[in-house]
Amino acid sequence: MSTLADYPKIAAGKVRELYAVDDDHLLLVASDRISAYDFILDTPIPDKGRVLTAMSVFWFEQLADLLPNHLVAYDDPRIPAEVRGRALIVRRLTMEPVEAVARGYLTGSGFADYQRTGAVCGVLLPEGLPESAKLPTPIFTPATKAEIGAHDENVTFDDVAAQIGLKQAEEIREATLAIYERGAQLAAERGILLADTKFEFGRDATGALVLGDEVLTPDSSRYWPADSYEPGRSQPSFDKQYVRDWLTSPESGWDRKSNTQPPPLPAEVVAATRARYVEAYERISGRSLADWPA
Ligand SMILES: Nc1ncnc(-c2cnn(Cc3cccc(F)c3)c2)c1Cl
Repeated sequence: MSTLADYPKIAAGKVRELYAVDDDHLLLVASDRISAYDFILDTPIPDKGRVLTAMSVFWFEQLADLLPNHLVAYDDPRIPAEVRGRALIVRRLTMEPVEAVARGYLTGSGFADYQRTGAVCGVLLPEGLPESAKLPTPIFTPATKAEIGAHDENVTFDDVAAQIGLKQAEEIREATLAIYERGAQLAAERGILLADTKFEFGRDATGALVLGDEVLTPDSSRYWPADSYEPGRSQPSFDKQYVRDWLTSPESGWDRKSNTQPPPLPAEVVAATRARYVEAYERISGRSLADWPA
């Protein structure tokens, strides 16, 4: 059995790492770390990495009729025991330099851009839309990958076409919107609104477009509980709201405007947050987390 030390680390995100397994395969590891207000919190959420990995695998399976993906294995001797259940063997792709974002609702940087310009990534929207409004139709709102710690920069479709080619950009827009529609439909049937999501695509040796990275997870998407949806205000996050509420409550002693590291989370906030991740996975997939490798 391999150990993580056998594999060179080739990339690290806030809550994930990427290792080289061999010339053609990578190990994509999801940690139990959680970020809030642009900080990586000191307190991990047990099973968060496992839930998000199981969720990506569920979606790769659901979306396989739409386009190929990079998943090779999720229960494999090449996966070290210490990360089993929260790591995937994926095939090495040539990644497209685009954060492929689909938005079905107006929130976050999309709402901010809309308030300033009436458009998001060059896509003109009807006037007078409130925060969290459901858009008439989902829109493709790409971004360029930012340096570590900075936010991605929203760009237009034409910017993407200029960077990677018109045909390639169209292919990514079509795939992004098709996957979002499928994901949003399935999630909505299970009481969860997928407000927006971010994909990363790559190309294999034949030039085929392949869905990479993580897919439709609560870290790459905004998951909102459908039963509390109300346009005109920001929506509670399905998975992160307990953390946000505690951190911004007097009990935490933390001042969000202080730009200081948030304090450790109390056990009950950790437990409630873990339960929300498990609930999101089990409701969406119809599967039990207990059946997922640990
Ligand atoms: N199949 C692939 N082939 C080649 N490259 C990638 C790739 C590169 N970067 N990323 C984003 C990322 C994912 C996790 C942890 C990080 F640190 C960074 C993904 C993939 Cl998924």
